[in-house]
Amino acid sequence: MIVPARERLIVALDVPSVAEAEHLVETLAESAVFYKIGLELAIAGGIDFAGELIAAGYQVFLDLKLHDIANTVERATRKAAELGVSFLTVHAYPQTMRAAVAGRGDSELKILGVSVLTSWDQSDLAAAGVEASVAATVARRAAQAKEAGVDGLVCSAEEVAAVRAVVGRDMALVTPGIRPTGSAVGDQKRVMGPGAAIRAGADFLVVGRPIIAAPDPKRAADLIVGEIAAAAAI
Ligand SMILES: O=C(O)c1cc(=O)[nH]c(=O)n1[C@@H]1O[C@H](COP(=O)(O)O)[C@@H](O)[C@H]1O
Repeated sequence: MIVPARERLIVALDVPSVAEAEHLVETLAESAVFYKIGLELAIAGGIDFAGELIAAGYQVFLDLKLHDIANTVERATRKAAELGVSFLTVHAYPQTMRAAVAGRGDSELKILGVSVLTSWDQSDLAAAGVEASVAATVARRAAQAKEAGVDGLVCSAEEVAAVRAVVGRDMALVTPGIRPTGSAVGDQKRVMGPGAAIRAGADFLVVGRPIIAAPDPKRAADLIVGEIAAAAAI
């Protein structure tokens, strides 16, 4: 299935209020059709806003990165499925992923396992007690994600090709840490440009600050979609 370039860009609504999120969605107009609601906006009324976006015809990725006892994850996932969002994130630990898959049931919701955060490098993993390399940890979690039956994985574009080899074509690979030429890296540590990420095999790109903080967010989004389209056509 060929997905149009615009539908492969997920804009992270990392803003402090629903009013600012509404303004951003209005500003981007037809340039973006898929939005991510993360922790900041969710706490500020973003769960209800997800319903408004869905009613207006947008796709919504609810990025709550769930990780809790299995019963809690399963029940929370069931509630997320009722909202009609397209994607929900959980941390890619086997018990957590299995619980989310049970909660999703046969609904349309797709569960994404977050492998190793793109703001982490080897030293962050080591500080958390993981001695394996970033690549080995992502590969291990990819295999566990496939085993648990989740629908996709969040990883950096650097690992996409290796993850694809582990999970095959059917799982969606979603890559944050996208930095078009010239945009600030900020706290991200494993980054790639939009075109390169698509060529590496990413299905969806998650982009926040390079769009939100741009002087002209709509133009920034259009340039990224243009890069996706050019890379996908190769
Ligand atoms: O799950 C995510 O979306 C996520 C996982 C990850 O490993 N790294 C990561 O940056 N994200 C999210 O992707 C977005 C990236 O934002 P920018 O760095 O501003 O483009 C943020 O909303 C993060 O919460």
